[in-house]
Amino acid sequence: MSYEKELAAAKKAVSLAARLSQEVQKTLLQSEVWTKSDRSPVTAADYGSQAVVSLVLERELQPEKLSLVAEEETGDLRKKGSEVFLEGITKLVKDALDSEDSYAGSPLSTDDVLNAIDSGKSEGGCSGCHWVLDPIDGTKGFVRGEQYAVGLALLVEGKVVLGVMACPNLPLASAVCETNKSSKENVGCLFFAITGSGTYVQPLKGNSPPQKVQVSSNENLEEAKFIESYHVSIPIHGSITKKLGIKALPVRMDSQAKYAGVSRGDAEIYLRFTLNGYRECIWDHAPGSIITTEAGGVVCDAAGKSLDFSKGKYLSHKTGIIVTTTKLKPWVLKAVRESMEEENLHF
Ligand SMILES: Nc1ncnc2c1ncn2[C@@H]1O[C@H](COP(=O)(O)O)[C@@H](OP(=O)(O)O)[C@H]1O
Ligand SMILES: [Mg+2]
Ligand SMILES: [Mg+2]
Ligand SMILES: [Mg+2]
Repeated sequence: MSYEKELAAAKKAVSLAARLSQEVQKTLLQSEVWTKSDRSPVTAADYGSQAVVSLVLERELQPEKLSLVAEEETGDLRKKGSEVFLEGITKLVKDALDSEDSYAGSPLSTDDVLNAIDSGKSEGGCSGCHWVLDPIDGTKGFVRGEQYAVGLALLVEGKVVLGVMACPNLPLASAVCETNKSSKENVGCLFFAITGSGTYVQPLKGNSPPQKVQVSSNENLEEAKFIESYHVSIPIHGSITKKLGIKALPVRMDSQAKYAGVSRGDAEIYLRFTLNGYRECIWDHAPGSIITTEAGGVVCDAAGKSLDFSKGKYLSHKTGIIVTTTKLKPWVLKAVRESMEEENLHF
């Protein structure tokens, strides 16, 4: 199957959602950052992006019935006192859709927006087709004005077959050599991958054609670069990178832009061990993982096994996630095994 129709719909949805998120980030105030019941942040961009992607996929792929597994829910938006916030989100969604000629002028109510967000309640699983969406991945980075991503993937029979990811603040050149404060002119990437067809990137703005990307061919670990999450320091990462002989300091970055960075050779290794039993959600990995693997990379757990996206909303692996190149995988797995033994951690 070619998935060309699905790819076109996904690119349109993610690009419009990215446009909405950029509008919000320009003027975001701390008072507009809400806190969810798990104490994580959420903004109008998270809700608005989910509504845009849901509406665009539905319109582009009809009459197919959409199954969408997405991060955000409408519980807090339906509470008394949320009316003004919801009106604001509805305006953002309407403006984003109006910017696309084929959608311009369609009416949109607050209920339409709530229903669009609620259509992301699917549980996924091992049979049929399911879209997987993180409307704003790296909300903490988004709030700081730094890296974030809009990530969308398609699961078919439990396997990721397509991924599209917008990284509006990611430099078009390397993410690791330039700082987060790099020129606003040279940022904004749209990555996409279809199973068996490679990974491509194009600028989010303008009409430049997509270019194929490939992971790094570097085998010299002393010169390798390593990326990790921004928000929490994980001690075992230091032990693993020391064993590998990596000299450079880690690059800390929010969101699945880290997967994109490995896919185009900005860095060779992204490690994601978590603290005490945190369960990873599929939307935090499905788009990024196909973008890296189709560029020649490897995504696996600490035992070297591929990630399993077929078990519902959560990944079922027990320990860390390793993202690297095929050439470096044996060395990284060896260092991971030794560090885990030293710290008395088990697969
Ligand atoms: N303490 C924490 N702070 C931020 N994100 C956390 C977190 N614990 C888990 N996460 C998850 O990790 C994702 C961010 O990953 P990263 O660290 O690579 O930026 C978040 O996605 P969202 O920002 O979409 O909620 C969230 O699902
Ligand atoms: Mg996320
Ligand atoms: Mg998110
Ligand atoms: Mg979140």
